[in-house]
Amino acid sequence: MPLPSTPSAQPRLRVLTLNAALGPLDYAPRPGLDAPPGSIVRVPLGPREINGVVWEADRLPVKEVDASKLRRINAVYDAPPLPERLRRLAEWVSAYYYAPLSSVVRMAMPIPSALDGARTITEYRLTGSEPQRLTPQRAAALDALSDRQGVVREMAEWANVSDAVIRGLIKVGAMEAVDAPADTLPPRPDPAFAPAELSAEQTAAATRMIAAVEARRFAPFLLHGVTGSGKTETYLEAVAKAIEAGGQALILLPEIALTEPLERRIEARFGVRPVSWHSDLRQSQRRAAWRAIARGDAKLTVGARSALFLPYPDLRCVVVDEAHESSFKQEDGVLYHARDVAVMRAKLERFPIILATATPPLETQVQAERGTYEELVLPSRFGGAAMPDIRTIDLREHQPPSGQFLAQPLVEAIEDRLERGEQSLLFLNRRGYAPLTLCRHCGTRIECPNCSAWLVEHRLTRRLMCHHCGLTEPTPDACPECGETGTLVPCGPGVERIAEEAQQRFPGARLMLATSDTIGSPAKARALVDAVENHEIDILIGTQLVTKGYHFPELTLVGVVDADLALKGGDLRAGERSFQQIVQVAGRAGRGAKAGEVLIQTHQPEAPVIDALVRADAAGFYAAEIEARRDAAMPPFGRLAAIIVSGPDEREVAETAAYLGRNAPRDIEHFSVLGPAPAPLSLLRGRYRHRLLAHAARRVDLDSVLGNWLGRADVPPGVRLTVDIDPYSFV
Ligand SMILES: Nc1ncnc2c1ncn2[C@@H]1O[C@H](COP(=O)(O)OP(=O)(O)OP(=O)(O)O)[C@@H](O)[C@H]1O
Ligand SMILES: [Zn+2]
Repeated sequence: MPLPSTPSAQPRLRVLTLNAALGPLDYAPRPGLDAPPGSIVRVPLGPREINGVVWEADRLPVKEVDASKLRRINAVYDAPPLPERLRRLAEWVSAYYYAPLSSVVRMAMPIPSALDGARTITEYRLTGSEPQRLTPQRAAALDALSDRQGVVREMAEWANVSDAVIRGLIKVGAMEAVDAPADTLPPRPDPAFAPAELSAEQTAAATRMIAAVEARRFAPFLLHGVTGSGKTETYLEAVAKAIEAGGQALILLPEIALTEPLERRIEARFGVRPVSWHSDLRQSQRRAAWRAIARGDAKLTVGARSALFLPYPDLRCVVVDEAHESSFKQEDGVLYHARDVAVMRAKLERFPIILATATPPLETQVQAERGTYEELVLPSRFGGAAMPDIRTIDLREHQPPSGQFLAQPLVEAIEDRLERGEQSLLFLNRRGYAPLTLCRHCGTRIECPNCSAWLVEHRLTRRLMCHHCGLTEPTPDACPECGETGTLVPCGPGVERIAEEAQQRFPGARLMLATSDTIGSPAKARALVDAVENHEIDILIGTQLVTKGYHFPELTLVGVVDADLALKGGDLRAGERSFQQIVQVAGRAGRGAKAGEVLIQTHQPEAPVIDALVRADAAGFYAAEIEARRDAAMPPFGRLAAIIVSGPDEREVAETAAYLGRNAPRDIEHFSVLGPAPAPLSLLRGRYRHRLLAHAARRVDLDSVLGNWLGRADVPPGVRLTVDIDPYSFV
């Protein structure tokens, strides 16, 4: 609610500083320096200088300082102003997710060095003269770098030698410096390079999306195609149209490991790779990517959720691929959901948004059924491949021997594949070797000192690791409690343990482990894809990382090692999540000419989720889940907001939580608060945690209710309040 601002004679600029504690401040313009709203500026603050963004004064109320006291802005950066519609999006995100506007705006400009404007970078290339002393390393470098140019670090990486080798080559004159512009233009994708010949089903879906791109209207689509139906080829036609029209397109992926397979397909379709945006980029690459995006030169960007907030001036189409993935929900900093923000960005900037998935998020399915989103269905696999056959293995009947986890029918099915020269995939969503290490002598379970969680044994690195705070320590020989040696035993399986068992049971088989520990970068994902495609691998063992996106035609068997794991979560989405996860991993089987088979190990074959999977009854499963959510007024039929109170002092945290509970609004219709209670993860990174959960009908103005309640709360300095709107995590 903008306050009436008193008209003042002196012109002033309202600047949103990028520091949540400071908020907006007023400055005087600098004569001759044009700084319209959106401009990224440097302003003085005391003896320091900070960055900020010029904002519309009437949208950011402050207590006005007398004009005579205003200091001047120092400079305007040589970067395009943040577009108006992006500023409106940032305001929406800030209000909806109850987050400081400056924190949201920071996500649009995450690399300060990119603001510095066009600069040149000193790069190096070969001169052609051979050094007198030619060590094997130098020879290798000369060989590898014949047609390359780059900074020292990059050259060293390409040649696989140390920086010192490159510097040596420069010193002896085998390499020379060249000034390269820092703003290299990304190669332009060619929409006519190699269009796919779409099936009739694909054509029908693509036609709808293309029309919306052409009309430049807001149009939310649910592209709902079974695994292997060719959703990618289909949405790429809408992307092609956006590029052809001169605009920009963005494809969001849930994780970095998926960028590689997609970028390859983009290269096949458009002749060049897209601009990528993810955490594995070097600073200089991010800088170049940001500038290319902000100038509108990056026509096609593929990125992780953080790519959504970048200042594209001319978006014409956004795709959220694997739209059901919960990793689109950001769990630290600004707690937003990239899928929902993408829809809002599409609405504000008027372009079509495509949510592509084989297993729609329930919220999206409901929107489709209401007709708010247009559902485009691809009901069968591309090229006539059949859907895999799904069966359960009842672990109560087929119990694996103690210390082992693969039941006999699964073992036989794998042997069968090995004989036929086909590939198998074993899926277990648990990194490491064992989730718990127990002392046989004194019964101690090794826990994280900072979190209420067990340490997970990682045998590859011989360390114990906390999956919550990242703490790692060498696996001890002796029990840390009683000091006995040789008494620590691993309990339960992680993927590393499954790999060990598979190696023992199938001695000749070639195995590969795929988890975020082993496939953390696009380069490693590339190696994985190559190894599987070239059939250098017989059995792939992985976490959720391998459940989606990949297309391996020779893979005909999928074994789900423990289907009960996901069901245990017990939260709102446990059923939905296990259904999605198993459909996705099952979808890796039999995508080529050979039929696929899926074996699910479970203790509860009668559980509704498992039953629906076996009967391939997605419609029935969704209908039942939607009904249950409607009955309980749970999202999307009602809204939730989690309030997490945390701090290093347990008593202070508990008292603050109790105080918030006592002061919770009681007289608002269709609004109620559960808790407080200690969080399931009651200690995280050394901070104690209590939770409250607010539940509201959709029509309640949650933003202002929370503002009145929490905004006025008296919170001790050591205690932090985190508000998680539409939460996905309940720990
Ligand atoms: N029109 C087409 N022409 C040629 N090949 C196609 C076409 N459509 C799809 N394909 C191929 O069919 C295979 C399956 O398609 P794709 O991987 O896009 O399916 P998907 O729907 O994204 O599956 P998933 O949800 O399981 O990732 C891929 O190898 C893809 O290249
Ligand atoms: Zn920890």
